[in-house]
Amino acid sequence: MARPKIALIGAGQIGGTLAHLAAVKELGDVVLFDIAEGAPQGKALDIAESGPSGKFDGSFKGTNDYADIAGADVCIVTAGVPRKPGMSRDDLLGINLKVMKAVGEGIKEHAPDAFVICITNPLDAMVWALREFSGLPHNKVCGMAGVLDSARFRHFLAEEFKVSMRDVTAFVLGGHGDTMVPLTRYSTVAGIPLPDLVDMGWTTQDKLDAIVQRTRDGGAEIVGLLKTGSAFYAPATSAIEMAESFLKDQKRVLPCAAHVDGAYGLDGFYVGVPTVIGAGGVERVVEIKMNKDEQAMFDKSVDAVKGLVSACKEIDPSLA
Ligand SMILES: NC(=O)c1ccc[n+]([C@@H]2O[C@H](COP(=O)([O-])OP(=O)(O)OC[C@H]3O[C@@H](n4cnc5c(N)ncnc54)[C@H](O)[C@@H]3O)[C@@H](O)[C@H]2O)c1
Ligand SMILES: O=C(O)C[C@H](O)C(=O)O
Repeated sequence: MARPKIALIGAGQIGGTLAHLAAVKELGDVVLFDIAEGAPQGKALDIAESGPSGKFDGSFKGTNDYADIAGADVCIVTAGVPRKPGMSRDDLLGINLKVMKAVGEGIKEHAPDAFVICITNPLDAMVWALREFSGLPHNKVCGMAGVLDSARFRHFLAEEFKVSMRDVTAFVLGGHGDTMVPLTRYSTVAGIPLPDLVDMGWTTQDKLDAIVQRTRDGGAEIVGLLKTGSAFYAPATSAIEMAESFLKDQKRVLPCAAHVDGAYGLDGFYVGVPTVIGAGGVERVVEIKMNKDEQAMFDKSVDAVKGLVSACKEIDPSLA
């Protein structure tokens, strides 16, 4: 049976890391596309040359021609610009919207059957725009953010509790911005919800609140340290988790920016929610019960994303 084809649109920091992870995990043949000449070709060749020592096989091609993504099973989109210290993700909207138009049209023409995972920021508005420009079915286009934000939350919690990260679960929902919603009641250590762990004396409410805020600021913390770009190891690992669930029909329950139509009182809108990802793409949106405070935080986050989508429509009237 032929190996799956994985097209990576954008061969920068995340694109290169995605290619390496896909190679090491032998998820399929990789095509790295970028408008920059030489970068995708150089990274693809470098990864191919690591195969003998890394003990993996596969085909790795770098390209500046969309025709090379033809027939891709998965497209992961990182094309665009990352933020610098002092900027918010939302400051990238105008420049990255133009990139989404070019990428959406490229995918529409050459890989219309692919499962598309958008990573470019500001994430929720960009995945919405990418879906509009590509015209692909909504269940085949989603965004990566919740897996990353939840992984950050899990890491901070594991450090606080001095337990394995594997035994910590977490759900961070809403938009991938300052208003994201880390849900403490739905986050656990070995099945024990965080509020119970506070009652058990494992931590204090103040410490938990600080961890929630550090999670919300997780992207900015890395930007402040790197100074020249944003996080790429954890974002790439998160998107690969989603791609693997699709390619292997694992039906993982993962938070991602999905098209929500009916659930959560939303009427056809992209925002971070728990989903089931399998061979059908986003196969299900999982609607969890929220209490009044959680709902208020989620609504605020949805409103922030709505503002960004309106800004996209103003910049590009073809989206209105
Ligand atoms: N969703 C998330 O959780 C998350 C996490 C980290 C980063 N990001 C976002 O991902 C994006 C990429 O981050 P990065 O660190 O890989 O940036 P990067 O600058 O290293 O790479 C971006 C690449 O996109 C390419 N590019 C620009 N315009 C293009 C076009 N029209 N077509 C194809 N390629 C094009 C550039 O040449 C560059 O190689 C940024 O917008 C960043 O904010 C999102
Ligand atoms: O923070 C950023 O700008 C990149 C990304 O959204 C992240 O959360 O790491």
